[in-house]
Amino acid sequence: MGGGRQRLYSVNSDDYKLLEEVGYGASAVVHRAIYLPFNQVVAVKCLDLDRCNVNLDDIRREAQTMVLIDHPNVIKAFCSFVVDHNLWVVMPFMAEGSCLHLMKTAYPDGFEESAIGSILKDTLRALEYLHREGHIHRDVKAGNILLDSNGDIKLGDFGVSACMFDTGDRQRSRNTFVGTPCWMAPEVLQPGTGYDFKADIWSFGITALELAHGHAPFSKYPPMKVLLMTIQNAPPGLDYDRDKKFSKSFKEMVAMCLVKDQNKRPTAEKLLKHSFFKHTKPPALSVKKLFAGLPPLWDRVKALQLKDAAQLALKRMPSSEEEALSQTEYQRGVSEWNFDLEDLKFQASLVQDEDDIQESKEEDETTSYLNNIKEGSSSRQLGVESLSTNGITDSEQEHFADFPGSKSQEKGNMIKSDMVEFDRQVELKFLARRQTQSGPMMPGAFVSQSAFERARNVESLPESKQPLEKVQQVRRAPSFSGPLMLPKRASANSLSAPIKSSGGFGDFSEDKSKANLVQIRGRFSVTSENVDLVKDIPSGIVLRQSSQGLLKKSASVGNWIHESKIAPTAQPIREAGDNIIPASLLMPALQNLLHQISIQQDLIMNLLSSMQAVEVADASENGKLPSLLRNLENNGSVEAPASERERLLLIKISELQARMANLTEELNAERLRYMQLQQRLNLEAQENNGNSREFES
Ligand SMILES: Nc1ncnc2c1ncn2[C@@H]1O[C@H](COP(=O)(O)OP(=O)(O)OP(=O)(O)O)[C@@H](O)[C@H]1O
Repeated sequence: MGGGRQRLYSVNSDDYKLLEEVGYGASAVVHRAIYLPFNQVVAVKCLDLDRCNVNLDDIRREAQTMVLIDHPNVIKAFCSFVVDHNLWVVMPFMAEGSCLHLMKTAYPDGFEESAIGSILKDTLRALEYLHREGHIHRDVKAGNILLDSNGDIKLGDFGVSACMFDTGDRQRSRNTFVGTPCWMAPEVLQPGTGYDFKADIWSFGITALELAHGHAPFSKYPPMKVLLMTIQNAPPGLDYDRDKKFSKSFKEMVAMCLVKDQNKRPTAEKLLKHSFFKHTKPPALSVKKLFAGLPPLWDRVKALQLKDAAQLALKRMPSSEEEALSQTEYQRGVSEWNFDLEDLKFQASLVQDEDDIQESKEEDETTSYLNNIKEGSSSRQLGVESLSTNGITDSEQEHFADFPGSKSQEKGNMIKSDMVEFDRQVELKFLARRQTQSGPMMPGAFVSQSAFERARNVESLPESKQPLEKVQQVRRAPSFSGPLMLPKRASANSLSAPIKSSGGFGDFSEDKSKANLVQIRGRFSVTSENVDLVKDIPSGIVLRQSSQGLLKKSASVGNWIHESKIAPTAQPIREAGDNIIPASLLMPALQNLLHQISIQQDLIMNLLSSMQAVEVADASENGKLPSLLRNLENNGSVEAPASERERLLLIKISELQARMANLTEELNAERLRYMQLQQRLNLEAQENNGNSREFES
């Protein structure tokens, strides 16, 4: 197919007969075509220049780069030329299309390891060549790894590649967000610092996971969330049960690529020497068999298009055309961050709405970071040089990942005052935007949320999103007593953050994050207002043991019981037993007692449900079943918990359940006592009345 290397191809479109569509991207459609003078099958990529955000010079340069390519594992361009508003790039036709298409058609859960090994090895060879030649590919993903019918593997799509040796404007493009969100390296998302060819190694690692699972990590999330998760989360890997089938050397190789510190990532050259690639089979043996029996590429592509269209129709999109575009783009991966700035902001705010309501704003480095991005994304292509002068360093980035499972436990206060101020302003702007609800919800070329998600998010806005000031007030509520420890969560995703416990609440999980805890000191008095407030607090809330509680506490109430308000009424209860206090004084005290007990009950219920929410969030993020909830629902028929954390949660929940049962018992006992006292008081009152009448008479 690629035998035209020495030949000259004409730049006259009439010499090409476009046949079936065999692929489509964010800005291009690829056709199988015949180059008439040679009667040769080629591929013609028709790039819609109106839909590209890059300037013509850049495109021309990319096309020239492709023409100069000379490596068996990199797609070269035979020639390129402009036809109307399109740039045509003529390339060798890769008859089996991309790995992504193949997975979508026949391997939704990914390929077997031997095929993955061959595909990755040739891709790595391509990267090694490109890096040696001074290029960063910047869009390594399964959708850009092309397969030929003999099993040949080539890395394609230079639509966004950058030249490492370029200077000036071109060099600046390396400080620009380019790539596909799920595959983008953390440093590419990090303001100010720029990146180098190691970004391709990260994308390569993500591609390995994509080939192993059938999709890239975080691919179900909207781009803004992907961005945050890439920065905050521990790097993804082959760590789940479903990955048991993969070899240790494969897992190790992937882990080497997905290191957040780009300096610690190996070069392509070094990676090629990894043991995983030592015994890979030739693609003709491991890859060719993957397409045995499949219909021709164009039929598969058509079927996929129909499937996408059917799915979209089912979802009943409000604006089907726009949605069709965005959904398809998101599912298959998009090469340029060309979405609307306002959408980006809005999506970012939604991400927080959903998951981070409990975050302590002033401690929230994520939001500051996010707002750096918001600030910088004033150009369509999110030039990082304009993002912020407050570049986030590697160590700070590692700090983001500071939650269980994270490789770094580095601590530090990274919030800078100007960022906080900016944070606030952006937040207020968002709130204003939300209130006015002006403009379309998700316009622009790139919208990743489904209509359902949108509706849900929009519906949840008024309740879920508290104004910043209110949240801050809540966090600083002076009525809390004792060290009230809120986990300083980096984000939605860190719902699994360790929960610092104190007092009678017991140790909840391993304490890895002392510096991540906010301590709020002051007196703790439960009022109905506080109960509402407690609802806002994540499951990590720990109420301090009352050291001088005047109310006699039982073990079950123990550390939960609080002081105020009860104090003046507690003494009379005891005295009432000695028939000293009149009923009129005793009644309010008893009523108060009842009220307090039911508040405590509510409190426990709130904590239970927030713990359950944590479990659900964790489960959905980890792709695991929410077994904790399942166990609870099964009324104690507990299956073996999947992790230490889950085991601890189960123990904690059973403890809470036991406490609640005790509390309920106690409440009933108090009720009984109250009624007995009431009867006694009534009797005494009657006796007193009788006595006084006798006395009077
Ligand atoms: N030479 C080729 N032979 C056969 N199919 C091809 C060829 N080049 C591209 N394709 C198919 O077309 C699809 C889109 O091509 P390409 O990735 O170049 O477009 P794009 O607009 O740059 O996409 P994106 O920007 O989303 O990566 C590929 O995923 C692949 O399936």
